[in-house]
Amino acid sequence: MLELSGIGRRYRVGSGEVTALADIDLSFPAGSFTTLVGRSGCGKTTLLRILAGLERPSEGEIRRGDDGRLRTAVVFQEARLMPWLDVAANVGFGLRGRVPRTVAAERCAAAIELVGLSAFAGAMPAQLSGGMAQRVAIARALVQEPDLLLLDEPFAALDAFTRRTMQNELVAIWQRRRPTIVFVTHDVEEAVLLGERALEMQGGRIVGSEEIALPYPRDPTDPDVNLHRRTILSRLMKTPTPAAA
Ligand SMILES: Nc1ncnc2c1ncn2[C@@H]1O[C@H](COP(=O)(O)OP(=O)(O)OP(=O)(O)O)[C@@H](O)[C@H]1O
Repeated sequence: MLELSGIGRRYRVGSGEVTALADIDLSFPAGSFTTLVGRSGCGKTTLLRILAGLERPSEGEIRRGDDGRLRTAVVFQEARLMPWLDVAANVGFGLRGRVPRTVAAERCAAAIELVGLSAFAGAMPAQLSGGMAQRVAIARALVQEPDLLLLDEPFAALDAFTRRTMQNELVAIWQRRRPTIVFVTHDVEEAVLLGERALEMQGGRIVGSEEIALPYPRDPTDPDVNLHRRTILSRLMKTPTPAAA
């Protein structure tokens, strides 16, 4: 449903050039959950932005769905809520003028319920904790009923307890709605807990792919989780960083 072939992305920086991505060939089957893991600066966000259609590659081709259209929603590290609107209005903002008001209200209520915030639909962003704000951001993405849900380190700023809860909630939402998910993280454990497949990135390239066929919800203390974590980590630590062009 989503295919990349020969994707590269270069940026002009001063008089030189930075290669953010090179030789990316990937396919993401409909309904799959893929994590993208690698250290800071390896190109994860650039790849996600290309998948989202927010950025054009310097070379290569991207196929987004059979008709070239794929309903896509993105969740960033910060919730980016509008402080002057309450939770329900933030969630429904993108539907304004696109669907009838009653349909929008129903979809908003369902998305807010899915992230467990029904009691806070009338709350203002300043009244929410970081985890709650991030739940609103996820509801705002889900209300679009996306075929493709892209998440860029959405839980990185949360404490460990909230992060675990949110990870489990995301998996439960995925199992109910089955969007195709691509989830960026620099945390190898998180990549293993969430993904059916973890793609390892380094220096703008995919340097490994780990299939993780463990049942959900996954337990970080499960020895099989640890085994996958160690396999990915050892590959990422061993692979020399390809030189940027
Ligand atoms: N707009 C830009 N202009 C110039 N260089 C850029 C731009 N965007 C990204 N880069 C460069 O491309 C490389 C990959 O950046 P990217 O943000 O994709 O990495 P990342 O893996 O998401 O990092 P992090 O985990 O820190 O967010 C980096 O060397 C970065 O400096």
